[in-house]
Amino acid sequence: MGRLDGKVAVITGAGSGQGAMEAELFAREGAKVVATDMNDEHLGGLLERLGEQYPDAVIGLRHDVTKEADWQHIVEEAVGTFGKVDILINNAGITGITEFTLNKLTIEEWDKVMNVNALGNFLGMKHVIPEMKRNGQGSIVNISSLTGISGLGGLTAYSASKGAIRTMTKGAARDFGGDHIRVNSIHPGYIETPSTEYLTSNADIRDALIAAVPLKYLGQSEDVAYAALFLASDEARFITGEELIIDGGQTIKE
Ligand SMILES: NC(=O)C1=CN([C@@H]2O[C@H](COP(=O)(O)OP(=O)(O)OC[C@H]3O[C@@H](n4cnc5c(N)ncnc54)[C@H](O)[C@@H]3O)[C@@H](O)[C@H]2O)C=CC1
Ligand SMILES: CC(=O)C(C)=O
Repeated sequence: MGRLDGKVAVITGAGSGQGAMEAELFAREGAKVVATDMNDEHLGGLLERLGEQYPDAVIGLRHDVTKEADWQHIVEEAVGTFGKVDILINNAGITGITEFTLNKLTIEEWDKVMNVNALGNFLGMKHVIPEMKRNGQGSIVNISSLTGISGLGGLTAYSASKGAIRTMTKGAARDFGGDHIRVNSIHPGYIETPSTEYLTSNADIRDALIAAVPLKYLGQSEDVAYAALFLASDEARFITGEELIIDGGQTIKE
């Protein structure tokens, strides 16, 4: 028996990294998966990998999370194909230009990052929640970041967008608890995916990142995916508005 048997999950940014791992894990655990991404190549690769193994369980849809019309389409397709939406993993995100300190950050760059990360998460919740209400329950997992708690120099817009995700998660958890909709955030540290390749491909930086982690390895996509699986599943039925840090102990608190 799968941990997500009978559930329908929408996963954004599912063509790469953590989102792709979540799509695979959720399908393995019995969910029907609506995998979305704005990058056709990423999405095509995922569908090729999962199509054979889970032919009736996974569909892929092109989706820009910053576009409200796209969200309407995604929810319609999910309900049209699988009948409902139980789970939303708001995973799609971009880091943006990484070497800008705050005083050099342009409004254009700020808007780009805020739109994908913060607006994208907001629109996802806005469009999925009515369907979850109709369905009588739901679980939303918003992928924030360690930077959404502590901030990171050079990543002002990214940190701000991830902080917005952290707090909008808690607001939504308060608003929709009475509708049996749970909303939680995940805060990964450095995870080895295409988005961190600019850091992990440099041996010195890689060593320094690992040295800062008590568990002494760089996080992998499955480390986040298993946490998303737990929060998405009924195993976490009494958990809402929570922020789960997944960083190998990098920010252990006293
Ligand atoms: N890798 C890491 O160290 C960390 C990642 N995160 C967050 O985890 C999430 C996943 O990150 P990774 O797997 O590393 O990234 P990734 O770069 O491997 O994958 C992100 C996917 O999102 C898609 N995407 C980008 N903009 C989009 C848009 N507007 N609409 C739809 N899809 C879009 C991309 O095409 C890509 O397939 C992101 O939200 C990221 O900010 C948070 C903390 C650490
Ligand atoms: C790279 C990133 O998003 C971190 C460390 O939170």
